[in-house]
Amino acid sequence: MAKQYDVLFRLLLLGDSGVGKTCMLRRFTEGEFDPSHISTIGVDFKMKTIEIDGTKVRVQIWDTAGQERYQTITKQYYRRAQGIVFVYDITSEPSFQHIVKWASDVDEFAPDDVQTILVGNKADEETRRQVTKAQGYRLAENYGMEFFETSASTSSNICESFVRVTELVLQAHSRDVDNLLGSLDSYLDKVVLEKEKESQDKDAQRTCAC
Ligand SMILES: Nc1nc2c(ncn2[C@@H]2O[C@H](COP(=O)(O)OP(=O)(O)OP(=O)(O)O)[C@@H](O)[C@H]2O)c(=O)[nH]1
Repeated sequence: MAKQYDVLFRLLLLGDSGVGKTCMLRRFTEGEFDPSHISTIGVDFKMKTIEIDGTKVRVQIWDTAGQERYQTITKQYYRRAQGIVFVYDITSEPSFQHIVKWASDVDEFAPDDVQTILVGNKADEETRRQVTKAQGYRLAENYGMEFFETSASTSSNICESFVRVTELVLQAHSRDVDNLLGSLDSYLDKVVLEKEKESQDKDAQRTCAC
């Protein structure tokens, strides 16, 4: 079957347990929000195809467990990522403070050219806010990252942030997109291929360009 995309990238969601990584991913890939919190075990992933300047980009987005006990497993996925979304919860000061730790892990384990953005999720919870927008911008600026406040609940800025990190990855790899595609394809393991097949039909109907 002919490929339905031009290039494939791997993105990773990182942040403390409960900040809303799974909900953000579900909102982006399925357009749904489930208020229950079932902690991710290890890692999971979903896929979506988006079109950027005429290029069909398939993004494989890995959702990692925020819980400390899974970190040996999740760190193994850092080196495979081209883009990383750091997520904190605007109603949780500790989750914001911990971004420094997540960023330091990425420094240690991810490729040097990995593209990153910072996201403050649960922006709909204004009355429970503990982290100001200005603090978010400042931290992002310190790391040279772009910053978004999102809400998986209302969908605000969800698509925009995933598309932006994908654009950054595409820009960073614009010269070697063909090589990258080849090496990534050969890297896909059995589980990924099976899941890829499963979602082909659904995906065809939800190409997103925000
Ligand atoms: N109000 C509000 N609640 C949210 C939002 N996103 C997620 N939540 C809630 O936050 C809780 C945790 O969300 P998850 O997506 O499971 O969190 P996670 O970061 O994937 O957690 P781990 O898998 O343990 O790392 C759930 O009860 C969600 O309903 C949001 O944008 N707004």
